[in-house]
Amino acid sequence: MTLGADHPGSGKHKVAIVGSGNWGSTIAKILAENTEAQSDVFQKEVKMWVYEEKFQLPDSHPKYDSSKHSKPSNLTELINELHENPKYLPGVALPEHIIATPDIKDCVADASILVFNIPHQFVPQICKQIEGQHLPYARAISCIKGVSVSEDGISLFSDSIGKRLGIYCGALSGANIASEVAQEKFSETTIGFSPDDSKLKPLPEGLPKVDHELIQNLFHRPYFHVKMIDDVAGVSLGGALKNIIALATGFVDGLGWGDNAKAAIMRVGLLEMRKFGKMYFSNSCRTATFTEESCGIADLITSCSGGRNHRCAKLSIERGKSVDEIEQSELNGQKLQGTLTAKEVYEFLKKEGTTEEFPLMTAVYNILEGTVKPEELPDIIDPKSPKRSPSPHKL
Ligand SMILES: NC(=O)C1=CN([C@@H]2O[C@H](COP(=O)(O)OP(=O)(O)OC[C@H]3O[C@@H](n4cnc5c(N)ncnc54)[C@H](O)[C@@H]3O)[C@@H](O)[C@H]2O)C=CC1
Ligand SMILES: O=C(CO)COP(=O)(O)O
Repeated sequence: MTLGADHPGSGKHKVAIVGSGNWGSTIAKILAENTEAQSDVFQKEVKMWVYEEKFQLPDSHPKYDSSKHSKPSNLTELINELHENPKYLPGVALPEHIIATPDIKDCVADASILVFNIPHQFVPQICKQIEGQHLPYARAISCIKGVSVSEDGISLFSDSIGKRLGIYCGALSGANIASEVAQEKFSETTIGFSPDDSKLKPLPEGLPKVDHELIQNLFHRPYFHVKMIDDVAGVSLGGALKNIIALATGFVDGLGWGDNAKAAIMRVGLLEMRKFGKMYFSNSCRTATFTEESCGIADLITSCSGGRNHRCAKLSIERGKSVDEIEQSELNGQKLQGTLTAKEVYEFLKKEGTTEEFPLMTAVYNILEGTVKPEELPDIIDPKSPKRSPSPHKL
């Protein structure tokens, strides 16, 4: 295949990002910094698809201009004018060559590298809109933390995006609280990427091979260190399942039970994550990915301390409200992934008849449903513990 009009700027990869939330905007910043720094391999401009909505810029914003901003504006227009996402990543300067667009076709049409970064519940509808609009030889990376559960069973978004669009899709996941990465505080991430080029549409002549080195160069920053591995399933699963465990630690923190209790939940959570990978993705997933990589243990630790799932679960206990209510009132449009993932994983386990093998993940679903109390967690994760009455010697 030779380069044609379908790939403007022949010989250089064009990168597009689908999504512009808290993490989407942060990854767009990273990509744009790297496309600018490596102009021999990448076209500088990065298109970013934005789910269009109206946003009222607060009059306290340093660039507020009453002649333009007295009424709510399209978020896309604000991003392109301010070079900032004032709703989902306020206060962080974005490179000017990030071009926000509400038109998904325009975003993906000439991109040879597609980066997916949206809450997982929106993936099917977005893929439907992208189908047939993208370059057939495009390669993709999913930064989405979630799993796809359907009648057919459970699958990873890297797989479902790849199958749906007929392209290869790897996965990026790690201990990456977006606000910290956006402020260029050091973190590590893991990218699972193992395409079999012989089965993919060939890249046009002259376009550099999309391999570990190229993908690492696209994402690695001095403050964002990338480790490349082949285990796409392990990377994807770690990011999805840790959100359920983060809810559990939020419940425990909400009860004021302290760090030992939280460590116990995290320990059991890590074991259940590893077991899940072993039972359901044994062909594709390395269990060591959970215990050795940023996308496993490290993401579990950070999410159980500073993540949104943890924070909302903690507040739900403290305020006596549901996690969904807290998400609505506290996150300003950002989306939790743990609540839906807990439900999806529970439904999958129920169908498999294995809920008892995953007592913690099952308990999180039941707590969200209101059928189990968070105070029951110690006995749920240790069902064989002798039942004794509480100590009478309390001060
Ligand atoms: N925020 C973080 O610290 C991190 C998030 N992630 C993952 O990144 C993925 C994306 O999350 P964020 O960028 O944080 O998003 P977010 O939670 O900050 O924002 C929600 C996004 O969903 C969009 N949206 C709302 N309704 C929509 C609809 N009907 N269709 C399509 N989009 C719609 C909003 O425009 C917004 O961009 C998630 O899977 C999350 O788990 C991964 C690492 C860190
Ligand atoms: O995935 C995350 C950090 O790595 C963020 O998790 P939350 O979605 O719970 O904020």
